[in-house]
Amino acid sequence: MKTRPPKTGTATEESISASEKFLFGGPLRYDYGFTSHEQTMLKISFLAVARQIPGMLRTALHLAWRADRTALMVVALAEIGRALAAAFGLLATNRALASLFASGSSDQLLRAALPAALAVGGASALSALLGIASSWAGDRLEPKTERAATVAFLARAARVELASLEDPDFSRLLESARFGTAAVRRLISQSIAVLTALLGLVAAGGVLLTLDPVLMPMLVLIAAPKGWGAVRSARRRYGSTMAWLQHHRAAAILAQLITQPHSAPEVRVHAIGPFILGHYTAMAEASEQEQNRLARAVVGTSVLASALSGLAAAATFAVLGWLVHDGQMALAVAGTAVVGIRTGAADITSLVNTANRLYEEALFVADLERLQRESERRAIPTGGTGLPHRPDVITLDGVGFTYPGRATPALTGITLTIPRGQVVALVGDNGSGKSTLVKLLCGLYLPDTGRILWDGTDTAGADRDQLFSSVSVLEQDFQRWPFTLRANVLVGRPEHGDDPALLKRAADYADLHPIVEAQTNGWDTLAARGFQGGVQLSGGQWQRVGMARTHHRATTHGPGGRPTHLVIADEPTSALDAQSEVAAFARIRELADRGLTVILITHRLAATADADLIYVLHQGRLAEQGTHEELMADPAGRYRASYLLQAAQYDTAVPHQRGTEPADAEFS
Ligand SMILES: Nc1ncnc2c1ncn2[C@@H]1O[C@H](COP(=O)(O)OP(=O)(O)OP(=O)(O)O)[C@@H](O)[C@H]1O
Repeated sequence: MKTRPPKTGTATEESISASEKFLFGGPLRYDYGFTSHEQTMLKISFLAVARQIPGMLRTALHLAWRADRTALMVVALAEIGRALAAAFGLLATNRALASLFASGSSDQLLRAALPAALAVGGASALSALLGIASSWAGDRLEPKTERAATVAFLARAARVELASLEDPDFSRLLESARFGTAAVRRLISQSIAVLTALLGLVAAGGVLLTLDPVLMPMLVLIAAPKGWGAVRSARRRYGSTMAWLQHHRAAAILAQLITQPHSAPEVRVHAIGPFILGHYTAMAEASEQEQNRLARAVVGTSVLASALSGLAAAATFAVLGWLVHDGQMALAVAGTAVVGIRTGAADITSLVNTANRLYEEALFVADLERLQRESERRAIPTGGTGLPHRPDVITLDGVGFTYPGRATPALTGITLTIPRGQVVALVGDNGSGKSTLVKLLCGLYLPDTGRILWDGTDTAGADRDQLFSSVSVLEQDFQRWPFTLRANVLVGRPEHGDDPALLKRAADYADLHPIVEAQTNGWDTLAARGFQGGVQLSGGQWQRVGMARTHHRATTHGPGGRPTHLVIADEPTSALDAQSEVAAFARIRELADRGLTVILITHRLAATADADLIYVLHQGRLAEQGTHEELMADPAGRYRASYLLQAAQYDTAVPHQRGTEPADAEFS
């Protein structure tokens, strides 16, 4: 298994290893939002980065200002104070050196230099104290800024229309912006570092300028090679990481495949372990070679940068020596210049490094800001027309809907009525549009054509929060929250909190007590495998938890005393045993008897026989409607054909009725 290491820095087709090619057909390419930034740092010059520093600092300032103004002010004042202390320290150094290099006895010279020396010590002590204050305030600011950004991000994401979440461009942006919240925190720390270096540089440069204008170019001359070396090495490291990122991911996948339970049987029985291990080793060796190459290159750059900087320093000191010798510069000024040039050069190197990192973080923060703008544009509107609490009838009038990016509509021209207090069954083949129809009823999507009316009020312009509050949904693949059993039921109406009476009522309804009592921790059992003390419930047990949750919502009032009007049960019994299923359908009927309107989606037509009204969908259109008896009376009907087919599977007494079923009757 020979592997060829990539040449360097760039991810090209030739740079992949033989193992990657064989196992994955090339480098693994993830298509997440954040991958769009992976090459950006390599394509942009440092000057372009530098030009964006003011904008990046402005963003950081804005975020920090909103999170904690006091902490921000402390950081800003402390950093300005540190720069002033540094400048003052340099000037005091100059004064001390001037006193030392004057004529007189050592005693006199030392005494004369003492105040300035004390000032140097005072400046450096003040700088240290301000440094502590700045880092304390920075530590306070960073988590606050991250929290503020995360909360704003999550609040906006939770209000976005469902259709937007299914838009691939928006979900890529969402994925990328998720990294932006942590990047916000780093943006703050990098901004403080940039600010520190910038102010330090201004202080050192300012003092050098006042001492002698010729010192400024000298500072630049010494710092430039170091800065160049820092940028070059950072970019090399970055390029190498990016070029090898897919390789690392591939190796991580291999390591995971060897250890995860799912692949364990084949790994053992088919002896795939040594095969994967061989490829893993080959890929790890290739990666090591790259790391060695990178280390050599970085050392090479550092040596060159240090040599050039050393030469520049030697030249600078020679010039300083000549100026002193020629009487054009006082010895004390030359001494201060050496100190100032050294601190200034360190500030330039640090500025270059931190500016690079700041830019990287800013890319993700920019995504976060873009997401915020997009989320606002795509948000579910607040407010709107009021909806009646319990409408006598919900009417769908020519409703059509096409999912974003789909060529064919999921629903076309649906016109039907849903009277209050009835069980209305929706039946039809897989993909005929039943779940889409209930999503429109809940207000998760808005119809592209036609209207949905609650006693004449169009839900398109209605207050969507009122609509949501009036609906209780038990979806086919309802959410199995990784919470306790108690929370899994009460989350049906979170605003009612932890009410034991309501919990008991919901559990009674769904016959959940035997399941809860069988758990060691009862209601406090964590329904999530993989967590300590967490349990895995069976599909049927979960379905009862879901029914209890739905009942809790259906029988409690929402904000403003709004009652639940519509209960939607989408395949609510698919995982229940026969006995539980019969009981569950009886309980669903009970809800309608209490005045709630129930929409029941099921493929089990024995259950729909009991519904007050049945709508049959076919390829997104309403194909048949009526009561069970009416539909069974149509000899060519789809419903009748499917019902008889299902009945025949259970009851041999029902003969197969040749020629009465349509050829493509599928929803059995
Ligand atoms: N989120 C989605 N994005 C794009 N297309 C979708 C989406 N959900 C459903 N569809 C498509 O819309 C059509 C109707 O699907 P829907 O889920 O409403 O059918 P259904 O009658 O509920 O099916 P089933 O009985 O299998 O649950 C199908 O062609 C399906 O592929």
